[in-house]
Parts: sequence; C-alpha cells; structure tokens
Amino acid sequence: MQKGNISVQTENIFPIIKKFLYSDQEIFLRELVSNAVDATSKLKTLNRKGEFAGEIGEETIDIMIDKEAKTLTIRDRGIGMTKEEVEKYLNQVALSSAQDFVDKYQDDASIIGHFGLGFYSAFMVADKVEVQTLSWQENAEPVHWICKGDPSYEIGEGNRDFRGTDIILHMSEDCEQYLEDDEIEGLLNKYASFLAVPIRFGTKTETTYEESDVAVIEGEEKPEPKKIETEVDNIVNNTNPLWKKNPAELTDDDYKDFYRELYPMSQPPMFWIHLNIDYPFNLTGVLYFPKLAGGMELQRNKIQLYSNQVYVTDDVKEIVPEFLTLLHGVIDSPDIPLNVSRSYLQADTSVKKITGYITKKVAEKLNDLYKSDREDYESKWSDLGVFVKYGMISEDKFYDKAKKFVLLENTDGKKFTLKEYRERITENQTDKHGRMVGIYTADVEKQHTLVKGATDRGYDVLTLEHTIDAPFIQALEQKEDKVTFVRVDSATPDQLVQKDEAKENLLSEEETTTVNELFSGIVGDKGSVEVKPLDTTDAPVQIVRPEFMRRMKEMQMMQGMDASMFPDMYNVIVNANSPVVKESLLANADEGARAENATYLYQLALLSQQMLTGKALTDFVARSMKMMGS
Ligand SMILES: Nc1ncnc2c1ncn2[C@@H]1O[C@H](COP(=O)(O)OP(=O)(O)OP(=O)(O)O)[C@@H](O)[C@H]1O
Repeated sequence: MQKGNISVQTENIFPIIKKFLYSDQEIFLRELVSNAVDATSKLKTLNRKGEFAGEIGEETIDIMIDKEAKTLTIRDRGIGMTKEEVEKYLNQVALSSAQDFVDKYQDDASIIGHFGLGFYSAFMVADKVEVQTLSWQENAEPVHWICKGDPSYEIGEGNRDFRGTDIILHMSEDCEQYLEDDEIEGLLNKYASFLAVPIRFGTKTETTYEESDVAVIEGEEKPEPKKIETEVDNIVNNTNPLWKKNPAELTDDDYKDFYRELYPMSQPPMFWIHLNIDYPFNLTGVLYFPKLAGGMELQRNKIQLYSNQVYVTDDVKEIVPEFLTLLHGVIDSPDIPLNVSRSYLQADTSVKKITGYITKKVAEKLNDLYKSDREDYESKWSDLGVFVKYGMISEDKFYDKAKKFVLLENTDGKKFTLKEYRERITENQTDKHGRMVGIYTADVEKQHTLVKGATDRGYDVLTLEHTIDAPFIQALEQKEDKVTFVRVDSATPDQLVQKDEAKENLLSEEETTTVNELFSGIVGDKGSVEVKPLDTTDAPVQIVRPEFMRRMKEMQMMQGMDASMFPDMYNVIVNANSPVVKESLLANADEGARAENATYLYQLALLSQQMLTGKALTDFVARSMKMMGS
C-alpha cells in the first residue's frame, strides 16, 4: 500500500464535517447514492457516444449492511475509477469541494437540502471509508483507497473483479443506527424513491397463491390455494416516476395513483398540472390541487423538491410563491441552485423565472377549467376559492389572470365572475359617488335579519365568510375601478348604498332630542345613538358597525393586538319615522314605561344580531313573558 497526505491545509476539515449539521447527517446516504447513480449514468452516456463498447449489463446499485463488520456499503456498477482518478477525484476534487462547502457554510444551517458536501459527507458518520473500484477502461486495475478521517490516506491494489465502485463505510460508534435495516430503508424511501437507477436493498419475501389444479369433487370443499413464498430483490425505487413521463401517455388514474403514492393518507386531488419545460430552464413535475375546504394550514408545504430525481426537501417556500405552497406534488429541476442559502435563493434569477412559470401554468390551468366546464368549475369553487383569492392577494401577476375566473357567491348560492357581478348590481347598487357597492355577509346564519333587510330592499348580498375574504375584498377595492364593499351590519339597509336622497323626518326637532336622550341613557358608553328618518316599515332600532371602523379593528387584531383593547363599539340607529317609536315612546306619558319600552326595543335590536346575553337576556325573556300576560 502506498501512503499519502490529502493536503496540508485540510487538517481541520474532518472534525468540521463530522459535526457539520449533526441533525442532518443522514444526507450522507443521499450523497453517496447520488454519486453511484451518476457513475452509472455516465457509463450509459459513454456507451451511447460509442466510447464504451462493452456490455453495460446489470445496472442495479446495492446497499448492503454487514452488522458484524459494522459496515454499510454502497455498490455501483458504473464507470469506476482508475488509480489516477481516485487520487484526482477523491483526494482533490471531492475534498476541495467539501472544503469549499464547509468554509462557506459552516455557520449557515439553512443551506437548502445541504447539497454539495458530496463524497466527504461519508465522514459525518464513518470513522473509516474504504473505496474498492474498477474502472470501465480497458486493462484497468482494481484500486483500493482507505482514509480514516484524517488527512492521510492509503492507496493500493484493490480486489474488485467487476466494473464499478464500492464505497465501504466503517460506521463510527455513535452512528451505529445506520447499520439497522429499518433506518436505511427509511432513508432510501426518503431520498431515493425516484432515482433513475434501480436501488436494491437486500431481498424481500413475496407471497403468491396458486389455485390447486385438482378437479373439485362434487360435495367436497374446494382445496385451499397453495401459498408460495419467494425471495425477490427488494428494489426500493421507482426509476421512471410519473413526472418524467409524457403527459399524452398518462391517464387520470395514473395521476391519482401517483398522488396516493406520495400522500397515502390524503383524499384524492381535484386536478393537476403536469409541468414540463426545458428552455430557458429545465423543470419537470406534477402539481396537484388538493381539496382545501378542510383547512388551509393542513395542506401546506407538501410539495417535494427534487433535483434529477434526487429528493432534496419538502420545504419549497423560497422556490414557489407562498400561495402555491398550498398545492401538492413534485418539482424536479437541476436548475434550482441547491448549495446556497435561502436568502440567496429568493434573489436568484432562475428561481424567479421558475416561480413565474409555475404561477403562469397554474393560472392557465384554472382558466381552462373555468372555460371548458363552468358548472364543474363552480362545483369545485368551495375548495378552489381560497386558493385563487390567496393568489390574487399575494401575486399581482396572478391577480391579473385570475380576475377573469374568480367567482363571487351570493346568499342564494349563485356564482358570478367579477364582470357578471358588476353587470348584475350596477343599476341598483351604485352609490352617489358612482361606486359599485358590493354588500356582503360574513355569517349568513348570524346575520340573517340583516341579510333579509338588504335583500328586501332589492339588494344582492354576497357570502364572504372565510378569513381570506377580508384581504380579498380589500385587494378588489384597490385594483378594480370604483368598487367598494360593505358588510350588511355596517349601516341600516337604506344606507348600505349611499344615495343622495333626503328623507322627511316625521319627528319634530324637540321630539328627536327626547328620543335621542332616552336611548343614550340606556345604551351608555357601549355605543353612540343617532335618531334618523328611515322608512316607516324599517325596524325601530338597529345596530350598525361602520365598515371602516370595523375593518380597522379587525386589522389591528390580526396584527396580534389584544382584542380586549378594542371593545365592541357600535352605533344605535333609531328610526325617527317608525310608528312604534312614536306610539310606544313619545305618546306614552308614563316615564317609567317609556324607558322600559325603549330598553325593550334596544334589546330586540341586540337580539337580532345575537348580541343579547347575560342578565339583559334574562330580563328580556321575563319581560316578554309578562307581555304575554303570564
Ligand atoms: N461511485 C463513484 N463512481 C465513480 N466516481 C465517483 C463515485 N463517487 C465519486 N466519484 C468521483 O468523485 C468526484 C467527487 O465526488 P463528490 O460527491 O465529492 O462531488 P460531485 O459528485 O462532483 O459533486 P456533488 O457535490 O454534487 O456531490 C465525482 O465528481 C466523481 O468523479
């Protein structure tokens, strides 16, 4: 054996590698298996080019555990290395790339997927690494290389008698979990599931049943089928995953099956997009639209990022716009730089192009669905809506495309595009400033009285009940021309759409003041009282929360401010023209009865918005009973 020193300035690299991102040391397997796949692919390329004329033969990569020797071996049948190549690639190239990597990133734990450490990541888990290799080149001699995790190495004659490379890891004591079958199988499933070369991890038992061919005699039971157990290769990967296939050759069931393979416990997806582009960047993948209605957060961060079929991460926040992290599936692109930190990634131009491309594809798919089958599209809206609105809020480019197919739903369950809705309400719901006023409810059940008040007036009421809807309508107000939204409880029905119509007040100024004082005494500091002429048929007392004030409050609360800092303030509107006000209050000489009636009317207003609770509610019920004569 010949001895050598790797390089002087590398004295420190081994201890650093050893402790480098301790929690992520499992990536050693991905790095080594990827190298084995590369070595196999290179052989095929040489063969295609005519440089290697021999037989390729079996390609399978073996992962082998020897518990007694405490070794884990990664065996490929790829190009192998000559002695010169071992010295060049392992002692210089691999080491210097590992050195570079460690120098740059030892303080940055966020390097995406920790790619780039390469061959030397073996030293994160092994005390000693042996390489047995035989090059594809004619008359090559087998080579044996040993390095014990310090700068010295030995190189000499090897024992390998067939082409390719064995990387033999002598596991260090604190990494013996990597000598367990389950552990390695788990890692292979995580990182190697879709690698392009078959990966074999021992064998597995397959059970089949053979029907007996003995003729069944009448009156006698059919003999049990014969159970046959066979040992077969345990191939852990699917070398030709769906996203690499030609979409024209795939059926819906193929996509659904693949989805199940990725997320075994999930409900089937609604639909999907097959991504496939090779210029100006290379990207393949399949993105699925999950059913979102069940909850947005649950669905997040399920996209898996691959680089040439090697799993990198399922944290793709920096690679796709935030709203797209609601999608599921796979993105595979060798053009996403992987050994960079996340902040760099966001600024990277190819990543920007990739995000742009994915956003565009998603918008196109939605537009196609909307155009090709409106009914079906509408039926999916409860799952799709959140996604589309989220996209519109967060990405201007998506907004511009989605405004054609985003839908608004009214309390009758009818759905409209923005354009259709504008046409529908323009005549009736344009205010004195020429703005189209969309009226909405955030809770059809709770706001029933108010919704009815608005629809009785001939207004259309939208259902905007999701948390995404508040920022969504804000985006519409900002981007669309002359559009504003008000919630049904923001004003009395006649004031929802403000028009220049002065109504005659049936009360004198003095009477108005009397009524105002009466209610102010009852409402106290919970709200402010306003006595206004409304229709005679409108409710005598109503409670409103001006839109602007309410939104301010909601925003502050969303920013994490304490809800108790914002008591529920509202305005109490007393209808000056209501005959009830006149009769039960003004025409009543008994001051006590007046106050009691006013309280009752106020409580009715609270009740209709489910705001009457506690003692007030008990008193209200008691008084109602009394009125019934009990
Ligand atoms: N199993 C193998 N068969 C043949 N050559 C190999 C094998 N493993 C490593 N090599 C050689 O050693 C070199 C260095 O490997 P290393 O994994 O450190 O870096 P890399 O593969 O070039 O890049 P990466 O950082 O992406 O892993 C490779 O480029 C390759 O030439």
